[in-house]
Amino acid sequence: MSAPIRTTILISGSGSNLQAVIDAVAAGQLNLNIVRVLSNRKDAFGLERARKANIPTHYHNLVKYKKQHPATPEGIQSAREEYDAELARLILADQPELVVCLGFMHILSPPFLEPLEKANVRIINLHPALPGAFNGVNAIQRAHAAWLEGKIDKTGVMIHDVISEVDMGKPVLVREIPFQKGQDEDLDAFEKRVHETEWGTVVEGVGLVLQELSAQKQNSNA
Ligand SMILES: Nc1nc2c(c(=O)[nH]1)N[C@@H](CN(C=O)c1ccc(C(=O)N[C@@H](CCC(=O)O)C(=O)O)cc1)CN2
Ligand SMILES: NCC(=O)N[C@@H]1O[C@H](COP(=O)([O-])[O-])[C@@H](O)[C@H]1O
Repeated sequence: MSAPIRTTILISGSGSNLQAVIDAVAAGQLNLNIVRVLSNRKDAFGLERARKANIPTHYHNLVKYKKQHPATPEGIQSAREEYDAELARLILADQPELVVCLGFMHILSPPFLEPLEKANVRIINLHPALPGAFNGVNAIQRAHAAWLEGKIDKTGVMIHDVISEVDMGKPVLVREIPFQKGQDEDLDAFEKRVHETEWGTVVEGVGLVLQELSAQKQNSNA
């Protein structure tokens, strides 16, 4: 088996998808080494999950940067760009080959994306919607509302490459989730179904990317 792919995981919340990856690695299903879990929220339970798995963690706080700039659109933009540039430096210091966003609730700007592209680091994201359907936040809730209005009969989850345009990167893996005809599925029940789909999709999708990266490494060594 080739050397495990060095991987950094970005989170903001509970970390149930992070846990799915941690468990898959422990079960020998994913040939990766999580070098760090990084959160933009100090209270993210996913940080506790990482600590329990003896994975290095870091909390990167945007507020510190916002306080150094005026609360104007220009000041906020500058704060975000400085935050993103430092985030890139923090991540690159671990020399990852792959960055996986698992509920990372921060839009990444070119000061982050460009240094990682230059370092040939792949960035992927888990998003609880179909390509181009409900980009951004609250996608699960928005899909459920659209179903109640009779606008859609299915949604889904996907793993996709991260580009500057949010949730518009090339899909790596898409899993459709049909709404149950004639059923009155409330939001809580639907969210549970989506999350259960995510846990399997994230392991399968990351596995596909690991295969691509390993093949690229073999070709470059040939
Ligand atoms: N440039 C990109 N950045 C990110 C992507 C992406 O595809 N391109 N994916 C996201 C994850 N994501 C959806 O999957 C997402 C996360 C957060 C937001 C957003 O609007 N964030 C707000 C803050 C919202 C909050 O704090 O609750 C913001 O950053 O101002 C949209 C989409 C990871 N980043
Ligand atoms: N736009 C990004 C987005 O909405 N991501 C979503 O955040 C949740 C994280 O859950 P977790 O912290 O339990 O893994 C997941 O549902 C993921 O799809």
